[in-house]
Order: sequence, then structure tokens, then C-alpha cells
Amino acid sequence: MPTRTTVLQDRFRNRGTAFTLDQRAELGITGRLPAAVETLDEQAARAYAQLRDQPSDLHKYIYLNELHDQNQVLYYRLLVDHLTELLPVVYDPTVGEAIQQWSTDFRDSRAVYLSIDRPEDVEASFASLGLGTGDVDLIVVSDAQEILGIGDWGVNGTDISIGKLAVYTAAAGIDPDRVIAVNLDVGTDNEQLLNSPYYLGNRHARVTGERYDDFVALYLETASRLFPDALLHFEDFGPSNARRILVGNAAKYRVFNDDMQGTGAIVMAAVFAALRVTRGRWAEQRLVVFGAGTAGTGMADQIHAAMLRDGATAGEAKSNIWLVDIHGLVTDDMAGLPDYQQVYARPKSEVGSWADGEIDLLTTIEQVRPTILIGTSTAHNAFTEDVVRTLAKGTERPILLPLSNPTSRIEVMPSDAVPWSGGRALIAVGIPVPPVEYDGVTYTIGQANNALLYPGLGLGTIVSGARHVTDTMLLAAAEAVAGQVDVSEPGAGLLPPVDDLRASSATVAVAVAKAAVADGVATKSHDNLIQAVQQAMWQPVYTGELPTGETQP
Ligand SMILES: NC(=O)c1ccc[n+]([C@@H]2O[C@H](COP(=O)([O-])OP(=O)(O)OC[C@H]3O[C@@H](n4cnc5c(N)ncnc54)[C@H](O)[C@@H]3O)[C@@H](O)[C@H]2O)c1
Ligand SMILES: O=C(O)C[C@H](O)C(=O)O
Ligand SMILES: [Mg+2]
Repeated sequence: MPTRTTVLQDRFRNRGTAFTLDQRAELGITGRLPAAVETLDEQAARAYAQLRDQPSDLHKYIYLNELHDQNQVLYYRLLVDHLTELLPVVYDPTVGEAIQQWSTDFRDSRAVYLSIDRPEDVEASFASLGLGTGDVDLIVVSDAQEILGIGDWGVNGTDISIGKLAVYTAAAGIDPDRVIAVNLDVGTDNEQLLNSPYYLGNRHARVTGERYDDFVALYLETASRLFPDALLHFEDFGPSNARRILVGNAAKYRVFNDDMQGTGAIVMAAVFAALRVTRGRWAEQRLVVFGAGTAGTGMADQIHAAMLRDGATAGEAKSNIWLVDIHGLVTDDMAGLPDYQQVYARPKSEVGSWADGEIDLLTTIEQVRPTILIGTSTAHNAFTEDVVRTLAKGTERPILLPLSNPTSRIEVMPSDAVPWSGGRALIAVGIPVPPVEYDGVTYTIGQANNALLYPGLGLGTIVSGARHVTDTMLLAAAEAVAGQVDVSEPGAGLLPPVDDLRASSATVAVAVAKAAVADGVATKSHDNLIQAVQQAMWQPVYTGELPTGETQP
């Protein structure tokens, strides 16, 4: 049967106008390209100019997506060369916008879709990729129940898996031919989607309970059997599912929950750096977490563990942590508290006199005088001027981490928080923001987004062949990130700049791989880890040889 599909439709192998005339002849595409033979640099310059002409970030997102579908090397070349500019386009915050329009804008897809209504297809869906057992390093999966801070987006949430993978490759050189993006389509409770004529996912409410658990178990079992080397990254699951899946499977599979562990570790990195400024000790910190869901309680757990390492008893550490959620300060008399909040619930007898009824954030801050305030609530502007001023009144250098994404959800913008705290708050946020000028000082605002951590963590896990992602590996990653910042100047950022992300990821990967060895979970040994990490990093270049192999549309 004649075929019109050529190497030009295969994003893995396509080089477009960079194919030489000889290569064109050999590949049977003579006459299918204009005469010019270009270098990758020349192609990248044109693509970048086209990108700059796009009228909005969402248009840029769509342009880059199409480029990715045509020529993967060129796409990553652009991303690596302009990482600081393009990270907010392929990832947060633009990915949030793209997800909301995904079914309407749908053109093509690079993911694997697993439907809870067809569990018998899970194996065949992976098999359709034609990959062997040793061919996959990483799978990012989402059921899209809690996309960023924008809620349930069903199958539209596929692009969070794709965006996270793009960052893995651009930031840490994870080989893009060896990764898979997966959407677990378990239905959606988003009525807007269910009523949209364009919606592409299963048109029913989210399946919960045993059927949901069985489906996740089937995914884990199948993915790890077919691709035993793969790290199984979980993204943007709902809070109780996220935690249950991680806790229940961490000993059995190579799983990683980015919202809990990745975020927890990047926050640890920011606090490590901040404590170098305040000269404070972990055990002495008083932590208030506003928005005690997946990310917030993941951070509380990691800071709790750091307090223990610093000599606090479990009781002392717990007594220095306060969770504030939608009904105010979490107390032990509240009915129906999820298990992950129960651990930190304060005795009602201790706080009952603070207010009649619900104890709000401001009251909690007045009473507790926290040294660290974290926001993972999705409640935009919840850190009001009053809140920030009260925080700064209670502590000389409060650590303030309003981490909700995307921009429309952040609890306070640094441009407000810096002046409200008189320049004293040590701030990091989840989105990229410009520096703030205040009182003659330029305040650089570090980006406490898990994207600054998980790529290097993943690379270190892959290079060491770690069987599990252990707490020691997470801590090593956090310390390696914090070790890259110099906080001695006034206004210095708490985290390394995104410009340095590739180098930073390599450093993190080495630290993580060492920790995997120390923890006894590494399955690969290297004489020179630095060299092994460098060699493992995929580069966006056309290799000398001609791209051979089956065309994969
Ligand atoms: N910076 C990062 O790296 C990073 C990583 C993960 C999550 N996040 C952000 O954190 C936010 C939360 O994510 P998640 O996965 O934990 O979601 P989640 O749904 O698991 O948790 C949100 C929590 O906030 C509570 N909440 C909602 N409205 C509130 C209000 N008005 N006052 C107090 N509490 C309120 C909810 O009850 C819930 O417990 C999102 O915006 C997400 O983008 C940031
Ligand atoms: O995706 C991000 O920007 C970070 C984090 O995983 C989130 O859910 O907000
Ligand atoms: Mg997330």
C-alpha cells in the first residue's frame, strides 16, 4: 500500500530543512523540502522569531506545541536556549490557561489515555507505543482532580503531564524519547466540561471508592511491569487520593508525588536558605500552613521531620505547627477531619479562648507569631495587608511563602508583601515574578516551584537506578538547591534563578544519586557520578547519523 507518511511527520526523527540533499535522497524525501539546507541554529532563529510574533502566551503555547509535534529536537533547542522566558509558557502559569481550553483547542495528542471504563485496554494502550521493557525512564500521570489551584479538569488535565515532562527534559536533560505522559480518565465533576459539546473525556462524574483504587492499582501494576525502570511521577491528584496512593505504594513501586514531595523539598530548600539569613534553627520555627491540602500538609510533614532531625521531640515539633484551612484553625474537635489534617489538629482546650467559633488566619498569626507562613490555599489575596503586617510585627524576619498557582490564586504578590513587611519578609512564590524595588533595595523573589527541584531529583533517581525515592534523597535535593544560593546580600533570592536550572539540576542529580547509594536503594553504580550525570543528560542536537527506524506518527 502506498504511504504518504515520511520521516517529516515523525517528530522524533524529523530534522526538516536540516536534512542534507544526500540524506533527503536516502530517506526518500527528495523534492519534499525547499532547496536550502539549514543548520539547527538557523532553524532555531526562525522558530524563535515566529514565536515572538505570537500575540499572547496562550498562542505561544499552541505554537510551541505544534513545533514539538513536528520536530522534537528543534522544540527543545528553543526551550533550552530561552528557558527563563519559555518556562512560564510551556508550564505554569500558561499551562493552566491551556488546560481550561484544551478540549476546545484540541488538535493532536502525545499522551496515553487510560479510561476507567475500559480497564481491559490499559495494557494495549501502553503496548501501542511499541516500547520495550528497558525503553522508559519516566511516566508522569495525572487524574486531573486538582490541577494547580484551578480544580478538576478531567481529560483536559493531560497537558499538566506533558508540561511536567517538557520541564524534565529542558531542565535536566531527561531523554524525551524515553518518557510517557498519561491521563487517568476517571470522569470529572466539572459541570462546565460535562456540558460542553467539545469535551473529549468520559462524560460522567468522577468514579471514587473501590473502582477508583482498583484502577490506580492496575495502572501501577501494568506500568511497572511493562517498564520496570520507570519512575512513576504522580501529579495533581486530589488531596486524599494523592496521599493514600503515595503512602500505600511507596514501598512497592518507584513512585513520586510531586505536589507532596517535590513541593515539600523545594520549600525545604527555601527555608534552608532563609534560616541562613535569620540564623534560626529548625527546631525553633513556628509554622503556620494556610490551605492544608496535598501540598500544604506535604510541607508540614517535611518541616516536622526537619525539626526532629534538629533535636525536637515529636511532641515539640507538632506543637510548633498550626494548620489553617477553609474553616479556620484546624482543631481536634472538628468533625470529619481528613487523616492528614488530624495529625496536626490543635487541642481545642489550648486555643478555644482565642475566638468564639472559627479561629481565622489573622487571629492565628496574632497568637502564634509564626516564623514561617506558607500559603497553599488557592485563596487569592488571602494574605491581606493586615495579615502581612501582623506577621512582620511578631517576628523580625518572617519567612513568607505564598505558593498557590497560577497567578490568579497566589495569596499575596511580593510587590505588596515586601513594602507591607517593611522589606523584612523573606519571600518566595510559586510563579515567576519580577524583582521588587523597596527603600533602595532590589528584592529578588525566588521561585519556590517544584519545577526547580523535581527535574534534578528525577535525573538522580534515573542515573542511580534507585528502587524508591527516599526521604534522604528528597532532603539531599533540597540541600543541593539551597547550597546554590548566596543570601549574604540584602534582597537576595532564596532560590537559584531559573537561568541556571540546567546546571542546578545536574548538581541536584549528583546529590540525589549519592543519597540513593547511602540509603541502599541504588541499583547502578558509577565510578564518577558527576560524569555519569553529564552523560545521561540528553541534548537537543541532531546527532551525526541519519535517523533510522520505523516512522512513528
Ligand atoms: N509552588 C509549588 O511548587 C506548588 C506545588 C503544589 C501545589 N501548589 C499550589 O498550592 C495550591 C494547593 O494545591 P494542592 O494540590 O495542595 O490542592 P488541595 O486541593 O489539595 O489543597 C488546597 C487546600 O486549601 C484549602 N482551602 C481552599 N480554600 C481555602 C480558603 N479560602 N482558606 C483556607 N483554606 C482553603 C482546601 O480546603 C484544601 O485543604 C494550588 O494553588 C497549587 O497550585 C504549588
Ligand atoms: O505545577 C506547578 O506549577 C507546581 C505544582 O505542581 C502545582 O500543582 O501548582
Ligand atoms: Mg502540581
